[in-house]
Amino acid sequence: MSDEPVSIAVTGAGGRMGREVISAAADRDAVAVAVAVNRTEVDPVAGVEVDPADRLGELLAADSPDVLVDFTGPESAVAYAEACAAAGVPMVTGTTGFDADQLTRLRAASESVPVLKASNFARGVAALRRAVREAVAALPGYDVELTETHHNAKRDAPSGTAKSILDDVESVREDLDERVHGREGDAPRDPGEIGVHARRAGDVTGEHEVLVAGNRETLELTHRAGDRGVFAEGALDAADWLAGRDPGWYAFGDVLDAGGD
Ligand SMILES: NC(=O)C1=CN([C@@H]2O[C@H](COP(=O)(O)OP(=O)(O)OC[C@H]3O[C@@H](n4cnc5c(N)ncnc54)[C@H](OP(=O)(O)O)[C@@H]3O)[C@@H](O)[C@H]2O)C=CC1
Ligand SMILES: O=C(O)C1=N[C@H](C(=O)O)C[C@H](O)C1
Repeated sequence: MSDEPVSIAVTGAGGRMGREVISAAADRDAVAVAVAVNRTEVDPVAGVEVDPADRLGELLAADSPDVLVDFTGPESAVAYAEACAAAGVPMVTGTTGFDADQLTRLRAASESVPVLKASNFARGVAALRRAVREAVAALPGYDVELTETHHNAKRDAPSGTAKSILDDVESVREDLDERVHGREGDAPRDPGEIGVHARRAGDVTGEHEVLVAGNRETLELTHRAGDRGVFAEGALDAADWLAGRDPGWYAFGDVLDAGGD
């Protein structure tokens, strides 16, 4: 193992998460920010100069960072993944809201370089997902409803984490296969429904609650992120783990299973 810090490129450096990643990297001796780009012009972030995003390919070729860390938007994340594939740079992305075509393009990039995608880099969410799978499997016939709450500037709904949890629920309860997004009017509940509720308000960092109810009892499993540093720390752990790996498609669970090293 080399003692050299892992050098990272940060896309969306002027965004909420990009800023958080750069700040978290500044607190780690083992990580150095080699490249930072943003689509629109921004002032330096935590002392790091931010270049225009259209220079990314050129900067990756010149600086050869060990890993790129991306929190942007789906279309840009795919373009950045293709730039990583061309430059041979591994990519960690926390971006959410990809459609099927964008996911196919992201996976195509992982044939050339390692790509690690996670809808949520909080360790508590990984634990929540395990608990949800166990609880839902243990309570056949119970109703399941999911509520997520985020700040009022979030674009995609439901959240990427909510979609991951819905996949988890469906993987252990085949009878629950109809995602119902909110209800209105005469809307009696079908047994196969999973109700999905997306709330947007104020500056809420991110909350996910799964309600499991039946047989005169209710179980609520909730995760609340206290601040975005939680996500940034997880993304840096993932970047550290991903550097030097073989091309392929990786998840945050791979990092956690390995003990985060
Ligand atoms: N996996 C996880 O743990 C987490 C994931 N997220 C996800 O990360 C993403 C970013 O979130 P957040 O930081 O709050 O968002 P912001 O809107 O604060 O920042 C997004 C950044 O990406 C840039 N960007 C957005 N769209 C494009 C585009 N089409 N092309 C180029 N650049 C673009 C923006 O640049 P500009 O300012 O120039 O527009 C901005 O710098 C979202 O998908 C969110 O869901 C967020 C938190 C945790
Ligand atoms: O946009 C956000 O803020 C967040 N997005 C991720 C998601 O869509 O699940 C993760 C986290 O909840 C914050």
